[in-house]
Amino acid sequence: KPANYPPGRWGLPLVGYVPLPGPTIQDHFRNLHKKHGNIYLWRIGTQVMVFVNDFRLLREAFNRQEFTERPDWMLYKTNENIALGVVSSNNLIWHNNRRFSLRQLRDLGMGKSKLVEAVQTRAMWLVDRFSKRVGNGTPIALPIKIAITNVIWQLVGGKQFEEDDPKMTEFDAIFKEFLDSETLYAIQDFLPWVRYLMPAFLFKRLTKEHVVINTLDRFLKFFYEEIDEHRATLIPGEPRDLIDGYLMEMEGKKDDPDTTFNRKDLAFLVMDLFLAGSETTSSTLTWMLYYLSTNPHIQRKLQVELDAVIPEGYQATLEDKPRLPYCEAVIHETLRKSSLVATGVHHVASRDTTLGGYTIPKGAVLNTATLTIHHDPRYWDKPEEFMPERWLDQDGKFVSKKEGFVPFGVGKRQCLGESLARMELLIFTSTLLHRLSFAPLPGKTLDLKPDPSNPFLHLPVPQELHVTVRT
Ligand code: HEM
Repeated sequence: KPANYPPGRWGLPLVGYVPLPGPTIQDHFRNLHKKHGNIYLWRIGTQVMVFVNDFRLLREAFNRQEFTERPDWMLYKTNENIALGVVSSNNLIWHNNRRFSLRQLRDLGMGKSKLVEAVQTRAMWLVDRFSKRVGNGTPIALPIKIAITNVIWQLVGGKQFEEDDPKMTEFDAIFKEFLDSETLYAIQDFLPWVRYLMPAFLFKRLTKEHVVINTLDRFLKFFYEEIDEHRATLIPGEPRDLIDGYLMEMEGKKDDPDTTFNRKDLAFLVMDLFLAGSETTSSTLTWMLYYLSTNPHIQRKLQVELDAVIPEGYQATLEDKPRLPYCEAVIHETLRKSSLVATGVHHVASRDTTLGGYTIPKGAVLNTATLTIHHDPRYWDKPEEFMPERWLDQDGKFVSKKEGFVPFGVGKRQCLGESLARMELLIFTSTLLHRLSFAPLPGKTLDLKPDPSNPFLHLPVPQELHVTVRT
């Protein structure tokens, strides 16, 4: 390992450091953090992965231009020459799409907008859906996912789908296939030399290229249909949703030779919003119901607050937020404890530079050690405990703690859907807990460990809860 690189695991040329079977990836992260502190590296295949475990160092890095880009990986480009959309793109495409999407979210999600209404409607739909199975075990994760996916449909396409609509079922199936096929696809980024050991067709089969391309095509077809339908019915100057907004932007810039706005990029942007905005928000809500089920006293305290603030038959809106400090505390504690995006989203060093006194070579990939930071006793008292009280001051007022809290990332690439996610979490949490109570099934213990199949996303294991209607 070259001198002055961060400490850590360098391993062998081409393969990097391959861990022995046994400990989980989380055990590895914990041990590396213990041994090396704020910053360490782990070479995986040919990629130098740097993990940042310190809040200030992370904030400093991700506010710097040279750590703003995503890696030039096939995983991000998915068979395009250049990454489109917003999650994976860089430079002008990223800049334009990020600015455009933030503006859309602001304009479409304010006050008594259709988006807020859609969230309220979907929250009531969930109450109804969960109430029907009272007394039996109620599966939690899937209905939440359907509700949240519909919120994104409202944002991008101005519509919502019923649960049994074949389009919704197909969409969900493509979504799952796409996510499942990505791990093997990443071989070409981490072990690129493997392609020289076998015929091209075998390599493509190994990396599941055909599956990725096929699911991507089906996904894009879905969005192209939507885009073309919008195009045919668009009334200039009266955007109904994000797709309309983009089409207007595209039309306005059509004579600009440098424009980045085009139909294909829009399809990728829409796909990004679904990929980034549905699993994240729905899994956070699922985690919350698990935590509240295993902590009935916290659930009760939340319900006492909701009963005092929200009149019967009403739903909370963003204006009620200052009067719901405990609800806010439960949401923040869920975001901390679950640490859903456990190692963040990759940022690449676009030039040789330094961080925390170490050399960071061009091409090294920085990872946010969200899980480690969220459980670091430097920032959190009794980090293993689910303790909403840590977010309240002596007068019971909500205190927004920034140091050591990174569920949405930090810096120039910070989650652009954060305001939407926060609005959804407030309305869904308050509506659900105002009307329903949740508990583990009688005689059963909830599994609060993340699904082991994906070490980088802390997803809740789908389980049933016992739901009762509050009277
Ligand atoms: C609880 C819910 C959510 C969590 C925990 C979450 C978390 C994150 C994180 C950790 C990142 C990476 C930041 C980085 O690169 O350092 C991110 C990026 C992003 N998120 Fe979210 N997110 C959530 C909800 C949403 C929603 C609702 C949307 C939109 C509908 C969304 C859209 C995005 C996009 C587009 C990016 C990429 C931003 C960029 O590259 O500039 N997210 N999110």
